[in-house]
Amino acid sequence: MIQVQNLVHRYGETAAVDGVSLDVDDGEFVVLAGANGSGKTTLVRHFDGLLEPDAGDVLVDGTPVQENLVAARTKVGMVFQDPRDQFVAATVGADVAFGPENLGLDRDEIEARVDEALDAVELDGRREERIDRLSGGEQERVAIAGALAMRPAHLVLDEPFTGLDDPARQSVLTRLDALHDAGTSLVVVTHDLRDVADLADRVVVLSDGQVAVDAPPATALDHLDGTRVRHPHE
Ligand SMILES: Nc1ncnc2c1ncn2[C@@H]1O[C@H](COP(=O)(O)OP(=O)(O)OP(=O)(O)O)[C@@H](O)[C@H]1O
Repeated sequence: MIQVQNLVHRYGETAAVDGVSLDVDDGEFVVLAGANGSGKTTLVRHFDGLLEPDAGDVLVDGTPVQENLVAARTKVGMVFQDPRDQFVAATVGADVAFGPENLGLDRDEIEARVDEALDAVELDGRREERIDRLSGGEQERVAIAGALAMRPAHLVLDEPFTGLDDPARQSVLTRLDALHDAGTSLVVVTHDLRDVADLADRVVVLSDGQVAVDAPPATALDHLDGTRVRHPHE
């Protein structure tokens, strides 16, 4: 479980996250929406201690993130906004293996994790391919596989649909739905609620660094006025 307790993050005088409290239960699928600049990226970067709170706390499975960064980063997989910034190797298999290699696992275990992760995003059999020759949607799936190879309990994806055409978007959505079914908790950051809201258990909307809406999708979508988030069906 990820617990955010009265979190405040300031850049200079501006509070980008301004007193957010939020729980993500094990196995839950939460969509985190909000206009540009509402604080979404800043908030999720606290989940694995990439930023330090000015006030408040984030706990992962009961432990404050800042007390044990390694534990938080092992439990919370993060797929950043532009997957191309995240790749460390030229080929699919080498990139997905990088995280498990850093854990110091033996070769068989690494191989098993790479197979499992590529299978989960339906890129099995494509280990040897060069990442820079893949489509945007395939690259996003490689980035997801890289996070999955760490076997995280929680997976956070920041704007995973940016730059994807409809088929690629659908393919990523299908993979996320399958991960959710398999019990991984998911936090998907997006300002575009099309399709994804229907898959989620909850939609949380940030506005000026504060939680404006936190409700199941059907209810949340009726409360978007004033949040500058577009209703997906309008
Ligand atoms: N490194 C930084 N230094 C100063 N201000 C920042 C920094 N990063 C973000 N901000 C500011 O904090 C606020 C929240 O930004 P953040 O990126 O968290 O929002 P967001 O909801 O993820 O936006 P977007 O949808 O555009 O990615 C914005 O006003 C932004 O300009």
